[in-house]
Amino acid sequence: MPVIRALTKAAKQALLTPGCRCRTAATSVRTISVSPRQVTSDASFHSVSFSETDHPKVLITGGLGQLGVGLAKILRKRFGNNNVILSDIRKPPSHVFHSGPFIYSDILDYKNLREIVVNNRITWLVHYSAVLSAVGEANVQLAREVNITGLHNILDIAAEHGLRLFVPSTIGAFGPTSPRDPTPDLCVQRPRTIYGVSKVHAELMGEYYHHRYGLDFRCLRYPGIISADSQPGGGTTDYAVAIFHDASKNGKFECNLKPGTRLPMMYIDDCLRATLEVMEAPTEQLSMRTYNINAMSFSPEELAAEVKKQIPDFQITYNIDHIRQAIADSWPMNFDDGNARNDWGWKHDYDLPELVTTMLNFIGSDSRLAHAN
Ligand SMILES: NC(=O)c1ccc[n+]([C@@H]2O[C@H](COP(=O)([O-])OP(=O)(O)OC[C@H]3O[C@@H](n4cnc5c(N)ncnc54)[C@H](O)[C@@H]3O)[C@@H](O)[C@H]2O)c1
Ligand SMILES: C[C@@H](O)[C@H](N)C(=O)O
Repeated sequence: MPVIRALTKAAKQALLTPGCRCRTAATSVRTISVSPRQVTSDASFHSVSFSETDHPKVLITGGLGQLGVGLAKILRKRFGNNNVILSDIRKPPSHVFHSGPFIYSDILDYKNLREIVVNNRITWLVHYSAVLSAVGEANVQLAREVNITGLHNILDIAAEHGLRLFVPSTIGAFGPTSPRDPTPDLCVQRPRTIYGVSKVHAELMGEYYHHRYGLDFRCLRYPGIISADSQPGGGTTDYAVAIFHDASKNGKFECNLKPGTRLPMMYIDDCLRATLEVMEAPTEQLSMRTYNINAMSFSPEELAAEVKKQIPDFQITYNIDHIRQAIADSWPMNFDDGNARNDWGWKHDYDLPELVTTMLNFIGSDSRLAHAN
């Protein structure tokens, strides 16, 4: 009886939801006739029957990168340790393995992914697996496979099982013909990296699945993310993490971008909180499915000046990496995140001075601890 009530409620809701008018006909995403990948008009029933009071059961893909472990930590605090599963194709370090559920998952293996979702009754999927901008330019084939083919698997699984799906996009989804100062949510997007192209593809496919199949797709365009306890995975904004380690250890840093290269940036705590907030936001608050979020914008010389306030002898030199420089020159300098602020109340906590103090304190205390042990 409760199932029938849920289905009736869901059917009514589907008919009333303006973006989902097309749900009246069963539609198959892939062409195989009786395929587990078939997404039917009732694809959203699972998420409708998922009560708001229940904790979601979350799977994070690519969870051993710069962002995944931190996200797992805050989600586990909120939803319980066993309700958040980290996954990756790499072997987890022992502290991660012992901090909560971890599972091997290659996003290119559709069957394995489906098994994990089914066996663990996953309701939210946070899709972090990716090949980032600089590494992507060095290995286009790999970036295409992971960022595009992998995404297709994720979208189909999420639609088939009625999951709420988060896929991060990036400032890299814009290009030289986009307005750069500031860059609004909706404007020309012609990125010149395979990373950027794959992220525009992800935004468009996610939104298409939302309108076509009712997939609860949510996407934030992150700026460059800065973290102390996790290393970035081959991006163009990585200098803004490395500078703190080198400044703290050696008092100097060789930067691979030009002194005046201004890019939008964010401290990791703000980024992870934004991710939780948009995932928890009631559907009615989301006037869009892909939002810019921002905290600050700075150039290497401005960052170095702020570091110098705390380490007066700090020296920065420049040895330009032309591939990274060309990428950075095509990206936004300032990010307009007014829609995120208006729709679901996005507000950052960390500006440049707080970022620098927090990073240097963290890295300083970490290296003091390492010396003491
Ligand atoms: N870190 C940033 O500054 C930033 C900014 C904007 C957007 N993002 C996005 O956020 C997400 C997470 O970023 P990150 O910095 O943690 O990335 P990262 O490069 O540090 O980690 C990516 C992870 O994906 C995993 N991976 C690669 N191929 C895989 C496969 N076939 N199956 C499963 N996992 C695979 C890797 O092992 C790695 O642990 C990415 O989608 C990225 O595009 C990050
Ligand atoms: C900006 C972001 O997507 C990533 N840090 C990169 O530089 O590739």
